[in-house]
Amino acid sequence: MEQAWFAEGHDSFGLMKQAAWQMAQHIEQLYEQKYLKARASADHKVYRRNACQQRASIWVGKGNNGGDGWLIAYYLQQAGWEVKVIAVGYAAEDLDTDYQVEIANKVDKHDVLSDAKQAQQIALSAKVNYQRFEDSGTNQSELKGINWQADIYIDALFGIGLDRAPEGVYEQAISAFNKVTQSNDALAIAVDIPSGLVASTGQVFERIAIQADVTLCLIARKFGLHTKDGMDYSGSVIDIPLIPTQSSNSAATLVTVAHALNARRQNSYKGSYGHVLVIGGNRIDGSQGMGGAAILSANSVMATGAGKITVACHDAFHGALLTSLPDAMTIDLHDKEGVKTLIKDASVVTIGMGLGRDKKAQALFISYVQAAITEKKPLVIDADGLYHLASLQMSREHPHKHELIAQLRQHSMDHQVCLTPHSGEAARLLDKKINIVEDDRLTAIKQCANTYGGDWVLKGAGSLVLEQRILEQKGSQAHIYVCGVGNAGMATAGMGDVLSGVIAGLLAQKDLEDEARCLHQSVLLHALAGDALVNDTDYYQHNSSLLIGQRGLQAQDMPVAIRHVMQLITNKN
Ligand SMILES: NC(=O)C1=CN([C@@H]2O[C@H](COP(=O)(O)OP(=O)(O)OC[C@H]3O[C@@H](n4cnc5c(N)ncnc54)[C@H](OP(=O)(O)O)[C@@H]3O)[C@@H](O)[C@H]2O)[C@H](O)CC1
Ligand SMILES: [K+]
Repeated sequence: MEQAWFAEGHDSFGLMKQAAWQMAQHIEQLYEQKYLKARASADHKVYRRNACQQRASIWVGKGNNGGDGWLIAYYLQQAGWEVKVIAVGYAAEDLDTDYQVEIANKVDKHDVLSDAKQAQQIALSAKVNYQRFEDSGTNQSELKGINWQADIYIDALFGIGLDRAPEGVYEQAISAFNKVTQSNDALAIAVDIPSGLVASTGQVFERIAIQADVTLCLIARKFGLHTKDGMDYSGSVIDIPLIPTQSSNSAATLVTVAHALNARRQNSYKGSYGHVLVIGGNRIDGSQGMGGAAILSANSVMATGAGKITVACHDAFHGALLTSLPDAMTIDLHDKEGVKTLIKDASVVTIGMGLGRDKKAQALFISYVQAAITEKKPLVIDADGLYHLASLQMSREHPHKHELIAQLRQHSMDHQVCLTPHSGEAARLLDKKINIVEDDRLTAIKQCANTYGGDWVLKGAGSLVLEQRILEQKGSQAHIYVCGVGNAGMATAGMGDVLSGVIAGLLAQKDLEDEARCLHQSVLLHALAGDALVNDTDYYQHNSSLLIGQRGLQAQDMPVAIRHVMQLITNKN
């Protein structure tokens, strides 16, 4: 987007100045929020002393992210701040003003100094204080200059140009920055993205990255702020758009707001809201079984408002299921003909939660999925269903390999097929190591869709959703969403089963608009329900009986929160 802007004839150094000036304004506001208001009420004298002594320590690298940093230092100094630039990776001569002027004069008339160099020169000409951060070996406590205590620490070491693990002096600088901000309880603000975090993937090389309280994100949200480690390092994100941007250029769309649900028609009955068939909850001979997976899934199907549900699970669990969900009808998972008849009647089939992984379970999976395809039903495939799909894909000799996967692909062209792996399951589906998937989740979800067809969720922090849009002309177009809500309390057993239930439950309700039944809406609703259980904000209009907190949140707590969020987003008419 930046390059397109420059190609239209806009000045790149002008943009850098604009970026830095706007960031300086935000920094002043953030300072006020953190220090002045709190101290003004606690101690008037402290308030006054600090109000005239704002101090910022700005850590700059040698690229344009560092250029932003030099200019921020310049603008804050202009505004009366005491500033110190910590220059990382700079040789002494890089900072020698006379020497730099000499070089600048030698530069060919047609050549221009880089933006970062110009920024540095502006700051040095304004006599901004600076200090080189030198390689100290392993003893960071001896580093000079960084002990200068500031109210705000700014990370302008690396932005989107980071392409390898920070080593040596850079690694030391990041670790020293984190230490000094944490021990001073000072505000850590990252320019564009916390240094060490990869903008396109959210990966942290070698576990070292700036731990920011706030990230001032320039031009467009970086994908890496929202998936993998991104949320753990970036703190709250403030957008500084700078230039008009086109979302059609984005790798993904960040979603945080659910599509409104229409109210139900008075003149309706249970058949108006669909019949979901849940197939799972098996008990393999000699094992304790996995009835809970199907039970949790079934409960959330009904919490989203589906009209009817049948659960095909092992008979051993029928009693437990009916105790928790008397609304359900049941059938034995192994009653092949009975289940196939029900597939005909169902509006959506969801399969895999606790289905089991042995050969018998695989045979059930193949036969039920094929029946659903023959009957042209929307399908949700989760957990052990994904396991079988991966086994078929990997197996060289299985007679159903090409058949089932090809049929599924074909089916997904005209009917909704939703597949919902976490990283481990995606790794197996792609026959890759889990860290390969984790390190580039965006690529992984695209590869899943290319291999198997259908719509996908790649679960985890910042769940990704890929939806295939069937186009008027031949073919389809994939669109990717990043779920910007949800919390770590949801990292517990059974949450995935709940999600598969939400997906099936919404798909079944044909009275809802397509936008309210699509996969990213289900993922969002599930995450918002998780947040409603831990978040005490106005948005959720509590009902404090709903609050649980992250630690101890269980999948079985979700249905009540799902209903609460559905109420919040339903149009009243
Ligand atoms: N007008 C503008 O130019 C604007 C720029 N903005 C800001 O610019 C950054 C992106 O700047 P860029 O220079 O492309 O990249 P970085 O500053 O992030 O990184 C600079 C170089 O650092 C090297 N590098 C990468 N990884 C490492 C590492 N682990 N250790 C050491 N060095 C590393 C790499 O160069 P090499 O030649 O050494 O490979 C990088 O190129 C953007 O994020 C904004 O903050 C604003 O958008 C305003 C307009
Ligand atoms: K940065």
